[in-house]
Amino acid sequence: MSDFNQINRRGLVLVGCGRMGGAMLTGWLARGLEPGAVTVLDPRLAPEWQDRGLRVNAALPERPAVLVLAVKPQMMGDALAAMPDLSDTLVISVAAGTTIATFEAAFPGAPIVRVMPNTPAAIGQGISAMIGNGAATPAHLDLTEALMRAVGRVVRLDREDQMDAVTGLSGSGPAYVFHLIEAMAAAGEAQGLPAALALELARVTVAGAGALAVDADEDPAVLRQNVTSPNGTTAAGLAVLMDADTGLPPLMARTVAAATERAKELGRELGRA
Ligand SMILES: NC(=O)c1ccc[n+]([C@@H]2O[C@H](COP(=O)([O-])OP(=O)(O)OC[C@H]3O[C@@H](n4cnc5c(N)ncnc54)[C@H](O)[C@@H]3O)[C@@H](O)[C@H]2O)c1
Ligand code: PRO
Repeated sequence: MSDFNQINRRGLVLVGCGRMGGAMLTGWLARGLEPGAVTVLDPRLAPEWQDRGLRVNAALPERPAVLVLAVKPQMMGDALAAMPDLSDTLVISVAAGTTIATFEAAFPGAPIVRVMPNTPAAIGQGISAMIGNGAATPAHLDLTEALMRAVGRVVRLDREDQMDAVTGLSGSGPAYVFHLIEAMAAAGEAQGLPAALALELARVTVAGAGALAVDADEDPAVLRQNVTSPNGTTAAGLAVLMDADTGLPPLMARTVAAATERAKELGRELGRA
């Protein structure tokens, strides 16, 4: 893939190859990034990444095209302290809460792009939101987008402060959906279904409805109405779920608000560290 030509020439450094770093690396290698062009720095690298032709915990190339930071926000200080001067390298961070200003202090003058992906990236079905700093050119943004497209869709933000709400919605959102599956399965069990059957019904219903919501031309509200017969079973269920005071809307509003607030707090805590 031509997008990766300059990376294959100059190299990519991945700092942190856990769940998210590993998901991205899987996508990049599948899209034509050469293993020998990748330097992975991770003191606890999973065995699956050994013997894959990657440069593991090796010296950094002199002028890598891209540095991707995928350590936990709390480990970012240590990771940044170990980095050499990389002013000519595109720096991409996927860490929650860690602001562009933090990376600008570590890499003065460097192009920096902050990205928030999510875990369906592990199967190429993530969604990433991205925003660059003043030094990030359209070419840097396009290269970041090409890298993140390897693990799903990409949207661009207008302002960095939108990143906190993105983290609260799509970054954390897969966990909300997993819990929806758990809650639906438990509710089916409470109505007399065997546990395994209830879980299978809940899991595939959520997956199928999600796929339909992405593929269909109609809004989710229309898809919902299509399932709902007047005075039928779905209407009876939705009357509970959509209650303005006790239903899902106020609960989801509080859920996303709490996660967004935590993202803001993380930014403040890490900014002070
Ligand atoms: N998992 C998610 O849902 C998700 C979603 C969006 C963004 N993120 C962000 O991705 C980042 C990584 O999260 P994760 O879930 O992959 O965590 P993880 O714990 O699975 O992976 C982090 C990796 O970093 C390594 N590491 C720790 N200190 C290091 C250091 N100093 N140098 C190099 N490597 C080091 C660890 O050994 C580990 O393999 C976080 O900043 C998180 O905010 C995660
Ligand atoms: N997981 C990370 C967290 O829980 C960031 C988004 C999803 O902090």
